[in-house]
Amino acid sequence: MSFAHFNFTLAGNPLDLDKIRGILTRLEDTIIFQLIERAQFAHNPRLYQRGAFQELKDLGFEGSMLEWFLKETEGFHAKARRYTSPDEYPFTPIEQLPQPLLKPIQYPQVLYPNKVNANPSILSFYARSIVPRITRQATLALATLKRANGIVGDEEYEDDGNYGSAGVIDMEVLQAISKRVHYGKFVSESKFLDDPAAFVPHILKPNRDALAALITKPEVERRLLQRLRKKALVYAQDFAPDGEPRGDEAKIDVDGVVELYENYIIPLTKEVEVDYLLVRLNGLSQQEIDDLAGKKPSAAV
Ligand SMILES: C=C(O[C@@H]1C=C(C(=O)O)C=C[C@H]1O)C(=O)O
Repeated sequence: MSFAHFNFTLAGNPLDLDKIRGILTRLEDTIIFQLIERAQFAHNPRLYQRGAFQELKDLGFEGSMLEWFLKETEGFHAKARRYTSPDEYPFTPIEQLPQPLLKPIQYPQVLYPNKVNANPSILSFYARSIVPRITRQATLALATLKRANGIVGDEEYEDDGNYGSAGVIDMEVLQAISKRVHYGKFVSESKFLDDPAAFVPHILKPNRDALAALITKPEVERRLLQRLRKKALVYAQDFAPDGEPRGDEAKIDVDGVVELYENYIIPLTKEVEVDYLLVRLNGLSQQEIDDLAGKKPSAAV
């Protein structure tokens, strides 16, 4: 097995919690910048409505335009051997994707075998709640422009026809959010191995609340939301040709970015952490479980 293929950011100890948190922090930048890109286009709700395009129905495809984008794109990426690593999950059901052209890479098994996949929830909240919120400025500007050209009523709003550009950016945002949420598994494995005895009783007698309390770090979340707001304010600035900030309207709804994390990404990440823990003992012998239950924690994290 060649480590050359493994994610360098996790080289060394892939369960080092500080390193994993560093990856989550870096993904904040990707998500904010992609949301800034998406905010340039109107809501374009037809992108997310199943059955909205006769052309797709004529192809026998019943999903939304975005789901079609995902299926076609993820299908090509799957041939290029994507979705064989433990940190990337397609939105298209894996059984609908082609086999890799290249033989799969044998990644080191860092995570315990699991089928935890939050992508259906991510796709749903993104289309229903995030896109309308972050495209609001562009949607209102479009309506004003359409009214000035005599287009009034429902035709004024929401659709600038840029389905391709908006859909490609949507896929980038979705992939980044999916990676971020599913990194919760690495976080969970790290916390579990650090103090298995604390977790085992609440896995053997499933207790989601107790497991959630064990993995929740309020101070980490507080600092994250504080950092996120500052990042979004800086990244959303417009700059004059000489590089001076213009100080005019932000390119993104900063509150919307913070609420995306507070109301969706963080809660979903913690659900993934708990779902992962609930299957963490599956298939282990009684002796293995007893050893874990009796194992004392290493130095405090
Ligand atoms: C990801 C972690 O686990 C939980 C989830 C967090 C998040 O989604 O940002 C932050 C802290 C914890 O409540 C962590 O401990 O870093």
